[in-house]
This record gives sequence, C-alpha cells and structure tokens, in this order.
Amino acid sequence: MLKVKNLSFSVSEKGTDRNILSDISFDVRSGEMLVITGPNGGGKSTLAKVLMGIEKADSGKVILDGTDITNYDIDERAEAGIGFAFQQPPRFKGMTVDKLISLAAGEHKSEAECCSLLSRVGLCAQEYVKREVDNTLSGGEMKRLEIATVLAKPHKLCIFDEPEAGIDLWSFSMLIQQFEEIKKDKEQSLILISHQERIMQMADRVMVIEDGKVAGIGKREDILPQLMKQGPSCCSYLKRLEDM
Ligand SMILES: Nc1ncnc2c1ncn2[C@@H]1O[C@H](COP(=O)(O)OP(=O)(O)OP(=O)(O)O)[C@@H](O)[C@H]1O
Repeated sequence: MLKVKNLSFSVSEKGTDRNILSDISFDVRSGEMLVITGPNGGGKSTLAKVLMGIEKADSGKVILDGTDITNYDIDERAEAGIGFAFQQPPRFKGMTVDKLISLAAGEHKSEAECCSLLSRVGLCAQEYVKREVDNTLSGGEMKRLEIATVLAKPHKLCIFDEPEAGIDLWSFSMLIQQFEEIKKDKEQSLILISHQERIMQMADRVMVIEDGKVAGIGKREDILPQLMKQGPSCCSYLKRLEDM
C-alpha cells in the first residue's frame, strides 16, 4: 500500500550539503505493522517527516495505494489517508482538547466521544476535555493526546514517532493495546518508530535505519537475531534495548 523508492534528503550546513537520508527504499503492506528502529540520529524521524510531507525529499518517490504522492504537501497527504503523531507534539495555545480532537477527526466529536478517545490513551477524560493544549499539559499528557488525535479517525497509514517516549508504564500498556487492536483489524497499516523491544516484538517486519540508510529490513524473527550478529554498533544498540 505504501511504496518508498530511492528517497534522499539533505540539509545545508555552513554552505555544504549533508545527507540525512540516502537512497531509502521499502514498502509497507496493507494491514502491516512495520517498526523502524536504529541508533539515535540515524534518520528515523526525518524519514517520518518526509513521508508526512513536513520535509521535502531531494529525490525519490512515495506511492500510496498506487497514487504518486511525492509532490503532495502535508494537508494533501493527510487527505490521502496518512495520520502522523510527532515525536515531540506541538502545542496550540487557545485550542481546547475537544476542539483539537474534532479537527483531527474532520468532524464534530461530542464530549462523550472525546472522553472515550482520551480514555483509550489513559487520560482521565473529564479532567482533560476542556483543557487548553498549551504548556500547562505535561510532556506525557501531550504525547497521549497526540496519539488520541491520530486514533480519532481511520487512516490508510498511521505513523507514530516514538509513541513510548515519556509515557508511564500504565499508559504504555494501554497504548500497546491500541496498536494490537489496529493490527488485529488489518484495516490500517502502521509505521511505528521505536526503541522499545515490546513494540518491536509486535511488528510484522522491522526496518533498521542507520546513518540515513536502510541497514536491514525483514521479518521481526529474522531481523532481531540478525541485528545481534552484526558489527559492534548493532550489538551495543541491541544490548541497550535488552536493558530497557
Ligand atoms: N533540519 C535539519 N538540519 C540539520 N540537521 C538535521 C535536520 N534534521 C535532522 N538533522 C540531523 O539528521 C540526523 C537524523 O536526525 P533524526 O531526528 O531523523 O534521527 P533519529 O533516528 O530520529 O534519532 P532519535 O533516535 O534520536 O530520535 C541527526 O544527526 C540530526 O541532527
């Protein structure tokens, strides 16, 4: 359903170009959960931003369900069916939680519907539904609200960038449950960027991004042991995962 072909992205630093993503190709199948992992600074979040149209690739193609969306902007990609939850969600002063959820859903959501969504991500709904989405919300609250906005309507493809970051153990279990339900329904495809072994263990396939390149992609049961066998950087990376 998603085909990514030879995607490259660079930034200009002090007059010279620096490659952040180099020739990335992969696909995501219908109803599949692909987990993207790899060392810090490898390019995972940048890849997610390029897929969502927040950053523009220098070259390459993105095809969604047979439609070339390479030149689509962020709104057009959302319209085409891609949902995205940022690693660090933006705050919107003056916007209330229920308004934000209705905006994300593309239709008015009643207070009861907002409460039900918030409960799915472990937020005590009554306390939050009329709160402002400003810096009075904690990092973990913002993160869960952001995830609720993606869950607010069905997408063809949902991209979650480190959904586990800053989330407490209890809410994390609820999130895992949400991902399991999406996976079971097979209606939506999922890309999860994660360092969490529990999330990787749910994946149909795992892709490792290192130094802006695809260092490996395959079935979870093939890729995780393979990561261990590879060079010292991969070994130490996996060791850190085991320690989490
Ligand atoms: N706009 C930019 N300008 C300069 N450098 C950038 C820009 N965007 C990303 N980078 C650099 O590109 C590299 C990849 O960053 P990215 O956030 O994609 O990594 P990541 O794999 O998601 O890391 P983490 O696991 O720490 O979240 C980093 O070295 C980052 O500093």
